[in-house]
Amino acid sequence: MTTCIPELYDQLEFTENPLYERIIGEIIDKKYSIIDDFFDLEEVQLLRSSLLQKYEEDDFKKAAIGNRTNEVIARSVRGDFILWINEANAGPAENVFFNKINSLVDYLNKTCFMGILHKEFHYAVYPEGTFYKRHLDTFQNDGRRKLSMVCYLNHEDWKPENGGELAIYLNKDTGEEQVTVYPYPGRVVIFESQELEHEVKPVKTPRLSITGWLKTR
Ligand SMILES: O=C(O)CCC(=O)C(=O)O
Ligand SMILES: [Fe+2]
Repeated sequence: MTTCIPELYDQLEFTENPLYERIIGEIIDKKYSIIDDFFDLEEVQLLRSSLLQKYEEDDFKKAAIGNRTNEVIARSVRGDFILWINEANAGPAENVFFNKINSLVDYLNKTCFMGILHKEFHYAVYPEGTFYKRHLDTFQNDGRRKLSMVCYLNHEDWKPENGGELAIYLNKDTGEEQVTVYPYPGRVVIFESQELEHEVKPVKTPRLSITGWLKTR
């Protein structure tokens, strides 16, 4: 990730945002950041209702991996259903979502010169018994993906026993370390797409989220 140049703050109309600063610092230090309550409960409920409505309307598609692989292989790698979200014709819930994301993206661009020009997000539902095997998000031949973001929309009483935790693998010099991220509602995890392999462990209770990527040109 590009280094930040705080001296230039003065030259840009700029107010420092402690939360965003923490996120940037963590991504620079450890390549990932976990933010609890990035979305408040009301926002989570709004997004979850919108997701469920679209899911019931059957708009979701079985997620594919890489270039058209056959169904059976695809299902042995990932079992989620996804629906891409188009910002241009977003509904009220998705507007709330993109307002928050855009505020962070603007800040990243102003402070870190990350040059995020594109973003893509999809809703995801992992039904019971599904998972997403260990992977790197750039395996889809998209080197423009710089930061991966996952926003969890599960119910307030989500418990670790429900499964579906995200495991992020860190290659420390001393050997591999694993970070476990439970998909609590309102929590967002951001990590370097080209650097960190990760995996969604088998889900025991349907698991809801929005996943996306911040991309350079
Ligand atoms: O849902 C998650 O926690 C991660 C999803 C993921 O790795 C992906 O969609 O590429
Ligand atoms: Fe991923």
